[in-house]
Amino acid sequence: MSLAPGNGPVQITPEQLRGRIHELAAKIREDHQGEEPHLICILNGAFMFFTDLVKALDMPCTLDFMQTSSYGNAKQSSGEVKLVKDLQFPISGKHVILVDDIIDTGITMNYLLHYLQGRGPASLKVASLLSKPSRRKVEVPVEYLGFTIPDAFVYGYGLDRAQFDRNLPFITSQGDD
Ligand SMILES: O=P(O)(O)OC[C@H]1O[C@H](OP(=O)(O)OP(=O)(O)O)[C@H](O)[C@@H]1O
Ligand SMILES: Nc1nc2[nH]cnc2c(=O)[nH]1
Repeated sequence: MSLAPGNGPVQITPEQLRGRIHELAAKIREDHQGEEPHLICILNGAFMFFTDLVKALDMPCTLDFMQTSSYGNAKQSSGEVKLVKDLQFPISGKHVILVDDIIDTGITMNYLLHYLQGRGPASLKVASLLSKPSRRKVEVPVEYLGFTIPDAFVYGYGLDRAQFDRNLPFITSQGDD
C-alpha cells in the first residue's frame, strides 16, 4: 500500500493504521497456522505498532523486546547501530518475526537479521509499519509491510521527532522543518 506518492505531506490516520494492521495480523495468522510465532519488538519506535499488531493477532504467540539506536535525536542515520538491549529469551527453533516501525536506509534491520540469524531460528521474517524504498542503502526483505512512503521525515505513532511526538495517535510529516 503506497501513500502520498507526490510531494504532499504524509498523513496516516488512526483509522488507516488500524485497518492496515488488522490486515497484516490476518496475513501473519494465515502464514503461521499450527505454529506459535515469536514476535520481537524493536524499541523504541515500534512500541505502538507492536502493541496493536499483537492485540490483533488472535493466536498463541510469545513476545520479546530488543532496543537499537542509530539516529539518536538526528534525522539522519549515524550509519552505526548500537545494541542498547538484547533479547531476554533464546530464539533457537522459533518462528521469529522482527517488528519495527520503519525501514529507511535498511541499516538497522540488516544488522538485526545478521545478528539473529546466527542464533538458529526456525524462520526469521520482518514486519515493518513503514518503508521508504527511495532511501535504501542495504536491501532487506520485508514480508509484512504496512505502508510505502516517500522520502519525508515522519513522526507520531511511536516514531519520534527529537524524542517528542511518539504519543501521537497518527503519523505525519506536516510541520516538520
Ligand atoms: O533503516 P534505518 O535507516 O536503519 O532506520 C530505521 C530505524 O530507525 C529508527 O530507530 P532509531 O535508531 O531512531 O531509534 P528509536 O526507535 O529509539 O527512535 C527506527 O525505529 C528503525 O529502527
Ligand atoms: N522518527 C523517524 N525516525 C526514523 N528513522 C528512520 N527514518 C525515520 C523517520 O522518517 N522518522
